Amino acid sequence: MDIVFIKQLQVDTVIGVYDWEKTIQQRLVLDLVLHTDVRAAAANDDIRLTLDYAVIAGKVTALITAQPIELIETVAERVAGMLLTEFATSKVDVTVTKPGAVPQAQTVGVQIVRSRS
Ligand SMILES: Nc1nc2c(c(=O)[nH]1)N=C([C@H](O)[C@@H](O)CO)CN2
Repeated sequence: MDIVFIKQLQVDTVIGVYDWEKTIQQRLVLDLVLHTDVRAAAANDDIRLTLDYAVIAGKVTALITAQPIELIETVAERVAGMLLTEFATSKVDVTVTKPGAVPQAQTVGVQIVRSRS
């Protein structure tokens, strides 16, 4: 299976468990892997036959920033669900990192893999 991917998508949003986090914006960084078949798009050189990463980036950003969320796990599940529902992909890998969360660490995050049922 082929892959369309988006690396290091930066999204500033209200995210966090604690009260002090609910009044500020913090950065999330996402890596997205969408399993798909790009052969028809390549053979016809036609964007309509593949997954448009620009469209996907915009929809993911809109979904995450639509309302405050507490857990990055929730972000990952919502993004995976939306991608599987709205785009022609049978399997997605979603990594959500929150680089500012633990100052002693380069970054922290969660990674999930979900398939269309
Ligand atoms: N597994 C998780 N652990 C933690 C989360 C999270 O979303 N998933 N969130 C927090 C706080 O919001 C933290 O980022 C504040 O610095 C703590 N642990």
